Amino acid sequence: MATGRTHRPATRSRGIPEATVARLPLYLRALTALSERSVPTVSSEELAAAAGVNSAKLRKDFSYLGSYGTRGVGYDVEYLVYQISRELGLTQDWPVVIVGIGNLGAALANYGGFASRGFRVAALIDADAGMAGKPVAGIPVQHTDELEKIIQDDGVSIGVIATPAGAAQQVCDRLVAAGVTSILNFAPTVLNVPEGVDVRKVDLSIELQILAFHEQRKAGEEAAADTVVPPVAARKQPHSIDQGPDGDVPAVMQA
Ligand SMILES: NC(=O)c1ccc[n+]([C@@H]2O[C@H](COP(=O)([O-])OP(=O)(O)OC[C@H]3O[C@@H](n4cnc5c(N)ncnc54)[C@H](O)[C@@H]3O)[C@@H](O)[C@H]2O)c1
Repeated sequence: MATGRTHRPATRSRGIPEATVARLPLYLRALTALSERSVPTVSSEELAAAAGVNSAKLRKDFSYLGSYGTRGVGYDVEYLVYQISRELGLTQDWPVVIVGIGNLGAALANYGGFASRGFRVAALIDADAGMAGKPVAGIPVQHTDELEKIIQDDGVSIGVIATPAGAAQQVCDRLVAAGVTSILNFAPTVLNVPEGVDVRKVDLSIELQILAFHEQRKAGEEAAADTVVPPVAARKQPHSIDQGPDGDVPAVMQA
């Protein structure tokens, strides 16, 4: 769901392609579910199906980790959980700050999935002075005046932006100037960051727009199947939003 905009090459320095890195959390999620059910081993086919990935791709991905499984037995679930967690840097604690504690920021603060994956919410920050000191998910909200101090004191390198779009760039600039080098941006705007800063963007409305695109296409195909097919020469192109009138990809597909 997240779309990444990073200043890194397609292959990370240790030789793991960016596309493989993006699939590691999917394997980890599937493996964690197996581990919780005390399943000791898993075949590449089973794990690929659980992660929603092609099994040949999975084997190739795991070869970058030096993990090849055992023929006839499969992969050791616990060991793979450890290996992928280590590769993703999840075996250490990552303090995270959330900026903008409105509906979304508060929901994120309350989400238990961060802590269980090694992301500790170090601080909740908001520009509304009236919110300062009020607890959200048991953590008192702090005013944006404190932003730089919090980041430096806690050694925070990951910031989550959940402010209105108009405030996001300014918040981003302050986070980066204070030492944050990775940003998860929920605000519907493109952030400009210097070299070395990674930005991941989450936008549920873009995901819905892509689903709407496919729904429209399915409806178009069904309608076309219901009509009598005219001779080839007389056939009109079915309605498609693959391309605009000038052959441009529509904005929704560029996102
Ligand atoms: N990515 C997604 O899928 C998704 C989903 C929902 C909302 N959003 C976006 O998330 C953002 C927040 O949405 P919301 O519904 O929680 O809004 P909201 O109005 O409830 O909350 C925004 C909060 O940001 C604070 N804020 C404003 N300017 C600030 C600044 N400069 N520094 C720090 N805090 C500041 C406000 O005081 C407020 O508490 C919006 O940009 C919205 O479009 C994204």
